[in-house]
Amino acid sequence: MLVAGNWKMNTDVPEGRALADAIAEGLSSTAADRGDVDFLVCPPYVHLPAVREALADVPVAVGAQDMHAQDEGAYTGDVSAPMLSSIGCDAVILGHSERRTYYDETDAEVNAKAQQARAHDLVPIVCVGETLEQRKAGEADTVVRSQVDGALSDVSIDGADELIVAYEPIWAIGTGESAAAEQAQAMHAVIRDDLRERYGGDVADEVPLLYGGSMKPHNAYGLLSQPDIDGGLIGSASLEAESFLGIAEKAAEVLETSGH
Ligand SMILES: O=C[C@H](O)COP(=O)(O)O
Repeated sequence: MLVAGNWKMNTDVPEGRALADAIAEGLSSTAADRGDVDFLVCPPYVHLPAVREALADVPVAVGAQDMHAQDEGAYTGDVSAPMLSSIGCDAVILGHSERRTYYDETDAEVNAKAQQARAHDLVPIVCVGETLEQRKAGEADTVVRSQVDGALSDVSIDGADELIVAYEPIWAIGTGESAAAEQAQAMHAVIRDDLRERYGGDVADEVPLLYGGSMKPHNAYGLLSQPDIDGGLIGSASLEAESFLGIAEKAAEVLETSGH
């Protein structure tokens, strides 16, 4: 079970450091630290060294929110995989719908970045998800499958800990309206099937599939207790230590009660 926070473009560096300190403190003093729940936070680039330092003594991995597909070069404003690796980054979010929407990122670009992430020992967190129009038109499964296929073509992994996929229905992101647990589970099952075809059951069954889209402490238990939902990629609720750790508490409860 993985509880991951995507801070997006929020907090300045001192605020980000304070949030990381609060997460570290909360983890060492509450029952959220129950061993079987893994944690990851993805702050803005400029926060990464400070956040890494703040979380050095607690088991929280650190990821970036995007990266360039090339090692280096004349790409003003971009950040590369070697740069992220050099500061101890563990993972990188790729193909978030906000990047697909605002920067026209394509599946081919997400694919190039995913290959680059693997080449530099970063775990790609590949985001997929349909629009409301696509869902209403009955195209959600096809759209998501094609995003998964496009992003992961020629991306080889040796084990399930080298890839994360996040299903984030666009209509649920930042709207306060999460997908119903069964609706999210149905799509996670589609993604799992796709991964089985690609990587075989032994690996695919263990690849963490995260749900993202208005996950909060009050709806986390229902979502996380679904068999193919292995955690959350949490946006706004990850900006407060209390709600982020509140979701982790629910994840721990699911593990205790259902043996997910
Ligand atoms: O990456 C995270 C998602 O976009 C979810 O954001 P949200 O929890 O604010 O809806």
